[in-house]
Amino acid sequence: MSAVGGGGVNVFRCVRPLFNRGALSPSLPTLAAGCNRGRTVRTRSGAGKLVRNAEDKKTVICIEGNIASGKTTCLEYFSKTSNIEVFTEPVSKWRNVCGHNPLALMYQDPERWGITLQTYVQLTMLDRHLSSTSASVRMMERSIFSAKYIFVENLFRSGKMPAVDYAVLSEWFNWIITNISIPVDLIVYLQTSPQTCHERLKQRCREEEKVIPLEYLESIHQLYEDWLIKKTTVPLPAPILVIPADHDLQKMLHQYEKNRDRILAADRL
Ligand SMILES: Nc1ncnc2c1ncn2[C@@H]1O[C@H](COP(=O)(O)OP(=O)(O)O)[C@@H](O)[C@H]1O
Ligand SMILES: O=c1ccn([C@H]2C[C@H](O)[C@@H](COP(=O)(O)O)O2)c(=O)[nH]1
Repeated sequence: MSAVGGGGVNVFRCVRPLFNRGALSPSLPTLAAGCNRGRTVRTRSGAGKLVRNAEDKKTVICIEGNIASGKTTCLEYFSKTSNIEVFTEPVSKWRNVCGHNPLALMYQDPERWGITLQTYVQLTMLDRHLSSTSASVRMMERSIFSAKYIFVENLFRSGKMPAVDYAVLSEWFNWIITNISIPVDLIVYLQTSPQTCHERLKQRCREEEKVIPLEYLESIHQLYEDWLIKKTTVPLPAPILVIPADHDLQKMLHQYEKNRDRILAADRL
């Protein structure tokens, strides 16, 4: 599918036949992707995951945070470092898939279009995780994990995603993380107040997001805090580095510089 390509040729090493399980099992573990670097994770059936030969050895850092918390700005800063390749969220694809704008549709009518957007987000984020890079460090904006644990969860919990849509997306997600190796070495959490994000969101002025109220950012914030700080929801796919991110731009750039070594040593954590 050309819309999600662009990351180079994906060469898999298949450590077991891909489709040998038969019907999708509802008993698949909710989160099998623990810190799985350097070894082949075994599924319940005793077979391994699909792994990418060289790519699985790269250091992977995911920058997480609320909408307009400053993730893209952070990535931009690190993009100037040699040996780091940054992968921004594929928002342009979410705004234009064959002339359709699922991001706008979701904000207009989440009950109808939430599943459409999140299915496409899941596909494009998986594509991001699997894309090739010649750099030794891959720095990504968000992850397939936050798409599910934050955005899908938020739609469902707020009553804006029907249970059947949530069930289908969850089965897709569980299949992916059970069968495909998605290594992450470090999650950098840009921790902001929802108010700060609301201000920055208004300043950024993305057309689709003009309808976002403060309460929406508060819900996303709560889910991030429960996942990454309180650790009360689902297991973490990697260690966490928290960077307070309410500060002005200059101070944030200073914070990134101060944390550079800790971030780039992610594979040794
Ligand atoms: N530390 C900061 N202080 C003030 N404005 C910021 C800061 N960091 C980013 N911005 C601005 O806030 C908006 C959102 O930032 P962005 O990096 O796009 O966030 P995200 O990628 O998390 O959605 C942009 O207009 C950006 O220029
Ligand atoms: O799984 C997802 C991921 C993101 N979104 C929305 C939230 C924002 O409106 C845009 C991009 O987010 P940024 O934080 O500005 O990068 O996409 C979503 O609905 N579902």
